[in-house]
Amino acid sequence: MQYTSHPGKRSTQNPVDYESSVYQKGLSYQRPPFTFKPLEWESLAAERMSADSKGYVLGSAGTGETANKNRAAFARWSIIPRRLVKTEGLPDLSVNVLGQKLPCPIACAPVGVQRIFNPDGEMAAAAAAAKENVPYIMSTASSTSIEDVAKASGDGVRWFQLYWPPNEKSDITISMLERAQKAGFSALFVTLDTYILGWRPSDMDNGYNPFLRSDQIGVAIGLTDPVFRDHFERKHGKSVDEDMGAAVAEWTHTVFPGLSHSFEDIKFLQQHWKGPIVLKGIQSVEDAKKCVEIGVQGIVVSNHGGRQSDGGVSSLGMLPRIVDAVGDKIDVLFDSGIRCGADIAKALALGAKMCLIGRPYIYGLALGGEEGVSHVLKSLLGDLELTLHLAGIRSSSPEHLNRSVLVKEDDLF
Ligand SMILES: Cc1cc2nc3c(=O)[nH]c(=O)nc-3n(C[C@H](O)[C@H](O)[C@H](O)COP(=O)(O)O)c2cc1C
Ligand SMILES: O=C(O)C(=O)c1ccccc1
Repeated sequence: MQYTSHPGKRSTQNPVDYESSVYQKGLSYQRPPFTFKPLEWESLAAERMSADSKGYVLGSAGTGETANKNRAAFARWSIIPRRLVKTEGLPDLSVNVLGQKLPCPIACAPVGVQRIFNPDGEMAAAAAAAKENVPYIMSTASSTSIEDVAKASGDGVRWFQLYWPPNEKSDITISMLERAQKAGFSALFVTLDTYILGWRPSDMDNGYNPFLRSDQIGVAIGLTDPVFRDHFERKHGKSVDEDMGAAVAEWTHTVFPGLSHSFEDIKFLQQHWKGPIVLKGIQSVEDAKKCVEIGVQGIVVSNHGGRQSDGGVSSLGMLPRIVDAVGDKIDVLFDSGIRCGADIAKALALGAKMCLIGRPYIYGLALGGEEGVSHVLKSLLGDLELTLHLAGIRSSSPEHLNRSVLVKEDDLF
């Protein structure tokens, strides 16, 4: 499969398929739905949102130090371009990840409650991701059911992210996993850093929790889950539909129980999920090694975009150490702070197999629904493609894109 910004041939006769390239579309004055400037998406989207939604997506934990460090870390690495590298076409962006060859090295990170940004929410985002050949990771906190997101994603690659109920509610976990497998979600991402929401001053100032809105956004998976509905009825003596407020509170408590699981508990998921399991939220070398020991297929080096803990280390800062410790034994994926093509190039050069895009595609969703998400994904991939091409880097595989293309800016002075 080819990335759709450059569909069709990348032959040696016609190395740059200008006709269909994102780059050329930018130059040919066809108006994009909104700007190609990646650092302007946030402020443009913010203008369109309610104060609550804006605080929710832009906000971070505490003083924002972790989120700021995530961004600052990218500027500490620089790409050294090489010249007269005889190229035979645009760089090949395909990657091998989780046992699969995929056309490009990014995925849509799991993001909950997407209907607060656009009425079509996850349906629009999943459809755009499929169209752009980008895997879509569906959040447990989605505002649409598993089955409906699967429909919107069609034959696109889709993965399921779990917010994990406590062990005493394991039948609810099994039910979610079975539904996701049946609906064609082929890998399981287990988020480890959010068994309770972080200290988020913007949301607290707004008195805002997306789950506690009157329109029940973010609880669709629970409200449509037969096992959860049974549980509720047994416990409360009435149905979910008879007491929506109590059902929402019960589901929130089920998926954000406030207490963590253990490495030992992962076995349970391995017994009930057929396919790759990826643990999201790893920030230490020690934890990465334990992930290898327990036999999961991948990890996401992530600090949840700085939304969970303040004063944390930058996600990119930890990436090389984690890759050095486990990169040859497990797939290391990365997120937190990626905003442009060069950021993706740097994370891949430091050893990530794939990058998850968080806030940027949500800004696209807020600015233009499905078309807006497509625009953001295409822009990031077009930007990545040219960034590699102009640095003389032939592909996004480790053979060509590795630490030899980077230098630490601080070391130069
Ligand atoms: C509004 C919002 C909601 C999120 N919801 C989830 C979620 O439901 N599950 C999850 O694992 N991560 C969630 N995340 C974290 C992302 O998956 C990802 O780790 C993070 O956004 C990456 O950082 P970035 O936004 O700087 O790219 C959320 C992030 C945002 C901004
Ligand atoms: O806000 C988040 O980061 C997150 O993971 C989440 C939690 C609950 C509902 C929606 C998203």
